[in-house]
Amino acid sequence: MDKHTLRIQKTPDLVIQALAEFVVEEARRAIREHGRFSLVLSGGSSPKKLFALLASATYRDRLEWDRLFFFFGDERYVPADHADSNYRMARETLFDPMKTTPGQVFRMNTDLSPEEAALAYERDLRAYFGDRPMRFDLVLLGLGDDAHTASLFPHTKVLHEKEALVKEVYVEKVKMFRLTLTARAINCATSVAFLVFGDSKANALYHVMKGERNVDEYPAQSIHPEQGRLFWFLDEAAAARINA
Ligand SMILES: O=C1O[C@H](COP(=O)(O)O)[C@@H](O)[C@H](O)[C@H]1O
Repeated sequence: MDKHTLRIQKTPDLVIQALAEFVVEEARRAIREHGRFSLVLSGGSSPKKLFALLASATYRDRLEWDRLFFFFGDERYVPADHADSNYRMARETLFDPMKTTPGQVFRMNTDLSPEEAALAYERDLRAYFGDRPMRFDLVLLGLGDDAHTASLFPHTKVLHEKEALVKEVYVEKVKMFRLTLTARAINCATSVAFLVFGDSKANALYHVMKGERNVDEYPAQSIHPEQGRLFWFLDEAAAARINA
């Protein structure tokens, strides 16, 4: 695996705290350098506590919220108020408590067809970056126990997408369409941080980091920021096999 930084903590709560600190540092650096912070949120269950922590009394005053812009690494193709929606999770834990304005949040629009939604999100990204380089300040990612990240699932066509920044993909395993940033879009970021905890992730993590290179089998291997930095925030249970 390419150069990366490992941040391993004893428990999931300590990992989440370490990542919250990292988000604050990255936000301050980006705002100092170019006045705003573009943050790509991951979905699933792992980041829920992170978002709640960022919106808590401990962290809310440490971030300049009106300079933050939120994007999504992937979305389940369900309505925005559906229990499985990544947007809904972020809205409930982060956007509503922090009273972010609609202009700060870029959601993948699942009211459109999957193909149209992917194209529309790509247009949104290009409009947001305008003449500046297409480069998120920080992309947060999770890791599935099958080594998927964002909605880059094993043996799907999107793993070989070289042009688009956003794609729709039908994922047989979960029997639904997903919308996802492509590896190309993620790899342009200044920083990418995986949040992975729990022993159910230990095997996947081992294969992604130490296994033979096989992006079709272990999609998270496709993440290697070209000019940016890659961080892994892990608990000891997830890191058990890579440390053995
Ligand atoms: O389906 C998804 O899964 C991954 C991992 O989620 P977790 O619940 O195991 O943490 C997540 O990164 C992705 O955004 C999500 O849509």
